[in-house]
Amino acid sequence: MKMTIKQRYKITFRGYRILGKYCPGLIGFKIIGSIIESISPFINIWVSAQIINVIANDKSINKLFMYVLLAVITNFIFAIIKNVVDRISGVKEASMWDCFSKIFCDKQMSVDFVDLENVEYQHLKQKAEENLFMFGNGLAQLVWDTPGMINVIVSILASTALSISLFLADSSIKWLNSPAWILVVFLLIVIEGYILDKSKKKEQVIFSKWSDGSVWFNRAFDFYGQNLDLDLQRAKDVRIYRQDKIAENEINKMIIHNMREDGLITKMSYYQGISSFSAGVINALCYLFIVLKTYFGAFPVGNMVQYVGTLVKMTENFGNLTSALAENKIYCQHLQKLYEFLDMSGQDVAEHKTKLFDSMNNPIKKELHIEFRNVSFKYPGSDIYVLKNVSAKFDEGNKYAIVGQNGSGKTTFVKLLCRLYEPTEGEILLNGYNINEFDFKEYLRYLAVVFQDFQLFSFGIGQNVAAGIDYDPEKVELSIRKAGISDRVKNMPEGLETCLYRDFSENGVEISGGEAQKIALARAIYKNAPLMILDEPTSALDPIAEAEVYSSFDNIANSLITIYISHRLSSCKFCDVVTVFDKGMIVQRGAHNDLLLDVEGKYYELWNAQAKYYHTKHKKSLRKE
Ligand SMILES: Nc1ncnc2c1ncn2[C@@H]1O[C@H](COP(=O)(O)OP(=O)(O)OP(=O)(O)O)[C@@H](O)[C@H]1O
Repeated sequence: MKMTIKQRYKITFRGYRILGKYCPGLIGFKIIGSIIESISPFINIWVSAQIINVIANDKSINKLFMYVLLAVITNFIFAIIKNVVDRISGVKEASMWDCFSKIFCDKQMSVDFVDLENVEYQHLKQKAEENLFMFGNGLAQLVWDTPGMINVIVSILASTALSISLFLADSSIKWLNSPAWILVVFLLIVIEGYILDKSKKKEQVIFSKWSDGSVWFNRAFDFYGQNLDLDLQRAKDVRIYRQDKIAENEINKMIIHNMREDGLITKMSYYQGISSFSAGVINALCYLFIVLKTYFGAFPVGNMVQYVGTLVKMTENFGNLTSALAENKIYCQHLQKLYEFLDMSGQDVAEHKTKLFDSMNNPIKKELHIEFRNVSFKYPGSDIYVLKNVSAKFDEGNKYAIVGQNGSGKTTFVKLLCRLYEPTEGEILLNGYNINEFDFKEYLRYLAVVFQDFQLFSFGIGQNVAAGIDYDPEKVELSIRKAGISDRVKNMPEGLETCLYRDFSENGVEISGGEAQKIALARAIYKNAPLMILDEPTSALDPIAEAEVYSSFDNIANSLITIYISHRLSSCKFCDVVTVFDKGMIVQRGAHNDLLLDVEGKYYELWNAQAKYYHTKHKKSLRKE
């Protein structure tokens, strides 16, 4: 893709702004270090030339001493500054990757949930992460290449200043004094730059081909080479079902793929060789010109040292300029890919959503009501309605159960209520206001949710329950007691500070599925939100723990409205209203006992199916006795 200089300028400076935000000071110190590093060789070249001239011509010991002192002092000062600056930028660079991770974390949290499942989003994210973290492309290149660019600019300016007198000084040979030599030398430098640029372009094409091919490779490697083998969550299934065979097959395919890719890397080295050769030839020609001018008396021999040094630097840096510009082109393309990812979807959920109501003008002053009004929903990229014309009201002070067969739309209903997706048709109202009109963060304060596939994190128990860095220990203890897990937590080595799982702490504890579910329940209790949604909150609990949860449910949930999803219909009896879903529609609604009266109804069918099972089991066990 062709990019204008203006676009490259904009892309590069956006990169600097991002670095300024996430890695403050890093670029500044890199630039200072680079300026010092670029200037000092020129000072040495100039001082050396002066010293040689003093020795060869006027032989003044004072002058000699002065130049030597100047060289020593400037080198000493520059070395100290460079050392300090390098140390600081080294420390900053070491934490650069963590800062980059933060960019992705911020994006992941700001993007709409619906986009997380979007294939294009996932692809862009994968590509952007790989480019940055595996190849160091884009932002990392910007960090690494900025000193080079500064070095090129400073060196070209300095070498122009030091070499201008080479063309002005006259030798005894006329044709050597022609101003045309400025043009010749300049042309040689341009030719070298051209060859370098062309080779870089070829390299770039090969690199893009290699990098495109490696997206799939890296993704597959990540899964088969790392996750499948090492992920403890999967380890049981991998062993029992011998999924390592599939992994082995895929890894073999990847090895073949990788060998093919090796050829491309060799091709890249070939182009690097061409550019090094051309630089060698051009340097030799410049040497010849300077030696001839010195030999025919244009200037003292000390100046020859200066011109040789500066012209070599000039050609080198013109070469570097084209390669720095070529590099800039490459990392601008990578940066653009990063920006495509960063600019995808809303920059900030809270910003993106309409926000008529925030904490200042919150309209929920009185009783809480929630209403689904003619809500229909299709998942993005799907043509199938998983919810069809769903209408239901939920009033303060009541407990609601939602039941239905697998795939009938219960969890989808919860996801819509949590604003993870927006209804395709219809609306969801909170006290008469569309929930989308609330500031997202403000809206989240109303909800405490335990998802069917809840996740806990490898932090301390206290932080897990409070879902925050700081927590109120008493409130956490009360929550875990209500959730029936306090005895287990008391026995943990560091109490509430005990880390869950062993990812980050050797003293971390592994907990059972049921214990994890209780901690997830405690997290919802701790939040103390007006609306509590529990999606299969007791599916992993033993019968006694489950009975405890139900018997003390009023005590557990302080919420104004509780919505509770379960497949165990006997556990719905304590709810005031049961809503029955079937194939994405609400087919029945009412109190448990009333619903059972309708023998043709779905609820009766579901209830009977479970009751019959228990009944038969019970009879069989009695018979055995
Ligand atoms: N992210 C998704 N993308 C596309 N379709 C989805 C997605 N999540 C769920 N579905 C589909 O939506 C339908 C309803 O799923 P949902 O999880 O809401 O059902 P459920 O009643 O909660 O089921 P269960 O009792 O098994 O938990 C299912 O057919 C499912 O395949």
